Amino acid sequence: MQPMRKLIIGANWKSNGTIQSIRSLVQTVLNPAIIDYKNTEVVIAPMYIHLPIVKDILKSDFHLGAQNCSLTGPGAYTGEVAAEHLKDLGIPWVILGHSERRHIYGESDAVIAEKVKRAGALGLKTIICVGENLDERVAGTTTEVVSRQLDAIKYSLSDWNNVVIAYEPVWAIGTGKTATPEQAQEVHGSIRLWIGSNIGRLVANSTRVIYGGSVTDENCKELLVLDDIDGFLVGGASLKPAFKTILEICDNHKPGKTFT
Ligand SMILES: O=C(CO)COP(=O)(O)O
Repeated sequence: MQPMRKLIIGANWKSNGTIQSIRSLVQTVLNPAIIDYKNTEVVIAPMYIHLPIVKDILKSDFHLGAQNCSLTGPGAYTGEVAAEHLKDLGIPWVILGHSERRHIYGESDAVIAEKVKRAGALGLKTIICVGENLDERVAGTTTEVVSRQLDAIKYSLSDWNNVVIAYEPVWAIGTGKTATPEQAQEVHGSIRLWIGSNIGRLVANSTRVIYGGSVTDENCKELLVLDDIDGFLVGGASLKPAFKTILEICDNHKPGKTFT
């Protein structure tokens, strides 16, 4: 049998929730989901301060991730959480380069590359986000923008086994506007091509490329059938009961993709 790319679904809770609401989400939405975790990997990313609370009550089939880490190691860096701290807390995943970090907090390609390097060096698994804004899409420069964002991390990564690329068009995040299947497949295909020519064919075949941007239980199915979509990074819908439906639809729909 051919090796497969295991489906992966991330929940990016962003800066949301109270202790009470996240407990309820875990107990009523996540833990009861009926999915085969051998086929589908699920990464839940709450705020830093909620990580230990979620860790205590989340079924161990799920994985936990942070939404960011510091550009620096531990030390005199007020307010920062370093990759070392995530590792110490037993958090295996971290989301890096999210468009909200890039655009609201001014993280440059170089800053993201350094974070990717630090997290990777400690063996953390990374979900690295790329994506164009509306002006770039309208100007027809989507592929160039995404390639530039990937070029920036090329020398930061030593182990691509620990990497998932999330394509999140900025204009689709939190807007209710999802990329069409054609738009998504085109960019996902170009990301796989980039990996193939810059890293290697085998790595391109095995690396999961997931989509994020207004994913719901209504639209996940039409995106998941696409050749180069290996799962989702879900924002708003991951805070709702609909997330259980998304997990179950995805798990039933496609247990994994065979390498080409
Ligand atoms: O930013 C996202 C996930 O990282 C997507 O957010 P929405 O699903 O709310 O559009």
